[in-house]
Parts: sequence; C-alpha cells; structure tokens
Amino acid sequence: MNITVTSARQPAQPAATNRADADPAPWRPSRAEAEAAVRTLLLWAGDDPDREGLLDTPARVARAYEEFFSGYAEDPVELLARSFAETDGYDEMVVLRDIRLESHCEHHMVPIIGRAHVAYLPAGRVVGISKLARVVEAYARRLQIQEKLTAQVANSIQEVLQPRGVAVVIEAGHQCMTTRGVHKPGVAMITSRMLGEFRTDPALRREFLAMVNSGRPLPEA
Ligand SMILES: Nc1nc2c(ncn2[C@@H]2O[C@H](COP(=O)(O)OP(=O)(O)OP(=O)(O)O)[C@@H](O)[C@H]2O)c(=O)[nH]1
Ligand SMILES: [Zn+2]
Repeated sequence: MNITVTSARQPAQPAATNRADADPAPWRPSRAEAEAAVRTLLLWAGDDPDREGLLDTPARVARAYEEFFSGYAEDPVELLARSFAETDGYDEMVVLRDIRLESHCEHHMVPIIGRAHVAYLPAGRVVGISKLARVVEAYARRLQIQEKLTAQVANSIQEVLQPRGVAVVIEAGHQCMTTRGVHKPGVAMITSRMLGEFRTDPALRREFLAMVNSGRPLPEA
C-alpha cells in the first residue's frame, strides 16, 4: 500500500462550510499520523503492534475510519438539490420507513445502530427517495449524538426542499450502553424532530407515527 507521509497540517475541507451545522476541523493529520495513533492505542491496550496479526491493523483501522466518517465530506444540500416538479399535484405525505442507520457516538466512538424514518409533505416539488436515505447517511457517518443527528436530517430537508413539513424519527441502540458502562442491552433511544405542519397538526403527526410503527425490535448490530 502507498502511504503518503506529510507532516504539514492540512486544513480540513468540510463540504458544508456555508451551513450552521458544518463541523469544520481546524486541520487534519496525515494518514501516517493516524496510523501511528492506532499503534499507540494497541500498545496502550497491552498488546504488541509488531506481532504478525497486528502489523496491518493501523492501516485497516485508518481505512475503517475513512468509511465510518465519510459523512464529513458529504454535502446534504448538494444531495437534495435535484428535485422534480411533475407530480400532478401530489401533496400527501411521502414516507421513507426503516432506513438502516449506522453511526458512531461522539463520546465513546462506538457504534450507534438503528433505523430512521423520514417523511415530508411536498409543496410542489419532490426529491428522489434515495436522496433522503443519503442525507441520513451523510450525517450518520460522523461523530454524533442522536438528538443532533435527528435535527440535522430534518433541518436540511426543510431548508433545501422547503416542503410544508418534515418529520424524522430515529430509533437506535447505543453500544456505549450495551458493551461498556452501564451494560444495558435491548435499550432503544427514540428521538424525533417535527417541522412545519407535522409540528402544528397533531393528527398529521399521529398518521406519520402510525405509518412508521416505531418500537419494533431494532436491527442487529
Ligand atoms: N443524550 C445523548 N447521550 C448519549 C448519546 N450517546 C451516548 N450518550 C451518553 O453520553 C453520556 C456521556 O457521559 P459521561 O459521564 O461523560 O461518560 P461516561 O463516564 O463514559 O458515562 P457512562 O456511559 O455512564 O459510563 C453517557 O451517559 C452516554 O450514555 C446520545 O446520542 N445522546
Ligand atoms: Zn457513547
């Protein structure tokens, strides 16, 4: 594998620099520095990073982190920018239920696994449904707390698509509560963010919640 070693502090280039929810890092270490940090953690855990089984582990962990945290390079505004107006006046709720969610808790950097349900009430334009799942993914693949993740997904859809309302429910298990700390398996954290008509109209909110039928067992981690 080719590793480019650079000691220069590179300014991070978060995609959404114009947005209030952007999380700009002041600089990013090089790949080699990231791998060296993993080596330090292996030593600190009590193992030998030079034994055969661990030789490639720093590089593997760096690659895994690239995947886990690829959301920093995604711009949800861009993802939602393409919308369609030819809907013959469709103005009922559009619901995407059971979007698998894989995120990492910002306190312990361990997985948050669950599902998201996203709905909006079109005001003229609709968006490709995969884009709603991509927005969930763009925010989930960052270090998160569930409340912020839920708000970010709803806010970005509202801001870009400007529908009559947006509803987001996220149900997830936090491995920082199951594999460490308080050790309580089977606990689901449920968060919701209702905007526009979903916030002001209780019947609409009930209709959405009935459709998503939250509370079923969470997906396996
Ligand atoms: N509100 C909220 N809390 C979270 C989320 N993910 C993890 N937490 C909690 O964040 C808290 C961090 O608390 P601290 O006391 O600073 O950390 P800690 O000593 O590791 O806490 P314990 O997990 O209780 O062992 C814990 O209570 C976690 O359960 C989340 O998405 N939202
Ligand atoms: Zn945690």
